[in-house]
Amino acid sequence: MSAILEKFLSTQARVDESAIQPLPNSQKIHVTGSRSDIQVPMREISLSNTQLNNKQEKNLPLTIYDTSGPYTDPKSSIDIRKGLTEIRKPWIEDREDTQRLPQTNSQYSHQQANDPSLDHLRFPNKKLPRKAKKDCNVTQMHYARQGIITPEMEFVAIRENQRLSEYKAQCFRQHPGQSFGAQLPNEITPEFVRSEVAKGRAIIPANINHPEIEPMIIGRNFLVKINANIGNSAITSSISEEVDKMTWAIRWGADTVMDLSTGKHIHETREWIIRNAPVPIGTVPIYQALEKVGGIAEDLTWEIFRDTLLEQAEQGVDYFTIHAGVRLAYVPLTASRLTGIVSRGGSIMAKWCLAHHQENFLYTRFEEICQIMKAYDVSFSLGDGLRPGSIADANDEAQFAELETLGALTQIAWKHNVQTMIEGPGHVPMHLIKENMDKQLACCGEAPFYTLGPLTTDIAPGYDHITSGIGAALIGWYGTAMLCYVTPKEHLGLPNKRDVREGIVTYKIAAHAADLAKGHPGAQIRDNALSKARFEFRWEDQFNVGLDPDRAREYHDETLPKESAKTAHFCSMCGPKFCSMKISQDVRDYAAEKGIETDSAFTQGMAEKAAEFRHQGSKIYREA
Ligand SMILES: C[C@H]1O[C@@H](n2cnc3c(N)ncnc32)[C@H](O)[C@@H]1O
Ligand SMILES: Cc1ncc(COP(=O)(O)O)c(N)n1
Ligand code: MET
Ligand code: SF4
Ligand SMILES: [Zn+2]
Repeated sequence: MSAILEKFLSTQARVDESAIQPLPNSQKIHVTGSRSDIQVPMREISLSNTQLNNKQEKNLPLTIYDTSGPYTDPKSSIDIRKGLTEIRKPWIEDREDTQRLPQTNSQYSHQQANDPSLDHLRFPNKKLPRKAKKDCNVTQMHYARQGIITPEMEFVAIRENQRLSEYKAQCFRQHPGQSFGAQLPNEITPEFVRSEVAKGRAIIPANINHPEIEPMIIGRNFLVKINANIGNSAITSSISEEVDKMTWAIRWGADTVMDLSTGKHIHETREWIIRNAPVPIGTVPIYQALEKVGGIAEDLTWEIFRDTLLEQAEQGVDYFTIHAGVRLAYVPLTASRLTGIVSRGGSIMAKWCLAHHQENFLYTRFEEICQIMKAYDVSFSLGDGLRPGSIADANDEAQFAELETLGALTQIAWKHNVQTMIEGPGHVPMHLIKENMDKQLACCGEAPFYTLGPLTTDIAPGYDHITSGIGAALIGWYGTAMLCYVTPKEHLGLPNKRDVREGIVTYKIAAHAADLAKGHPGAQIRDNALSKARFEFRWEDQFNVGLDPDRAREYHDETLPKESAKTAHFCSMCGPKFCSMKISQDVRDYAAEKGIETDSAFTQGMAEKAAEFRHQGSKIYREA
């Protein structure tokens, strides 16, 4: 393990080649906002023509949401050692409510910066942190409540629309959805974004020290988002592996990434990740605080924790998981559980509370934490420290007691205009999932819900991306704003790059299935485009419109690798004579030849059959 760690050298850090490969038939486009520096990235997939008997019909390119940042833009040159362009810098500076600090406020950051033994690991292009000017509140919620539409808000409005108005001209089919009370306007305006942020129904995680991000929004009335967890552990992984996981995660579609490192060089690893991340980064600061006290929960203090908050806020972490709902009185409620407290943060705080027989300091110091959050615009992700870790423990008293407390804390955070979302379970059987969403909406004033899965059964270690993808799709449909992925390695080990991809694609499926079921305007455009390509045997288009073009192509080519198979009217599943889509097309051709519309051909056929049936005495079974 340490052999791998030693291999990392700042001077030799390189971008992962696999993260900068162009996506097939895709082009990075930017939609410009009201000012020229609002450049909202999207991916445009071009499609081939439909071959009709003697002419060709054009298929318009497809615009899709793009989380991959400049990595997939051939026009940008990536230098991991420099970090990404600070696109938000002018927006932050124009507000004139922040200042550069002469040095960091965190003692720990100061120590790390002056430790020569870390020179070879350190991110080379480090800048001084920014902080709110005295008595200023720099949160997006604060601006929103003052009626200000920030460039960040306008950016997310354009981003959420995905150029839908341009597709409206074409008629596309979409089923009406069942949104369970979510309000999904046909067009997202910057004013709608502002009002949702003002009401606390959505958050735009955007630390003033993370000017590199392309802003995104998390809320029930927007597209469902997904988060990917990465980070090292004491057992395995290095700085470069974690940076590679981040760039890999956004390539496949992670909307935010959490760095959950608990191993060596947490501070340095995070710096490399943030400086190169175009998506918001979340952390659980108590993990690093625990590292600082040698892993002994009882030795945690408010002072060490506070310094860790400053350290991470000044590095640019966009949201903090804070397990402030694990109150001393709730710990005994977990005694009869099958799997106790499975949340890392939750178990650490429970141990501290019991050892000192004192109320959780994250709870008692909550307003002091808010003061720090609003000076950098770090959003809260109020931790579900008492989430169920097994089907047996789902929806129990401990879990819902904590949820009530998270609701009360949300009100305090909102009093300080600190953006807040709520973390949710966990392990929950399907029929108990809806109660989680309903209770969260009721307790937490419609603050966005952010759930881990939930895993709908415990019996499939090795496949928990699937056990949880099922729960994620359901809870996303009911109104969860962001789905935290679970990889196939859950309960078994630290995920590697392969697991990250598997987890993300699984969660992209869950999130999109939820968008479709909610009736999100335009959600069906991509499904329609893929199905049309499939029906017309435009194999390349079928691969490219999908969430994982590489795998689709690989699977197809496993049996029919020849170029000629890319126009064949069958695949190896049914073969040429049994391909139903081919036969169905023959039916249409036949009808066209006979000069009858397909619909009426069917109707006519049905009428003839029906008459015959009646003639035979309307018996279902005819005597032999
Ligand atoms: C809360 C969730 O976070 C995941 N988790 C915890 N640490 C890491 C890490 N270093 N990398 C990826 N996932 C992690 C756990 O699998 C749990 O499901
Ligand atoms: C949705 C969700 N819930 C919880 C955590 C934190 O992990 P833990 O609670 O185990 O410290 C997380 N990262 N995401
Ligand atoms: N699988 C556990 C859960 O369901 C987490 C284990 S790692 C902290 O929350
Ligand atoms: S995932 Fe592994 S280390 Fe984490 S709680 Fe479960 S058994 Fe413990
Ligand atoms: Zn679990």
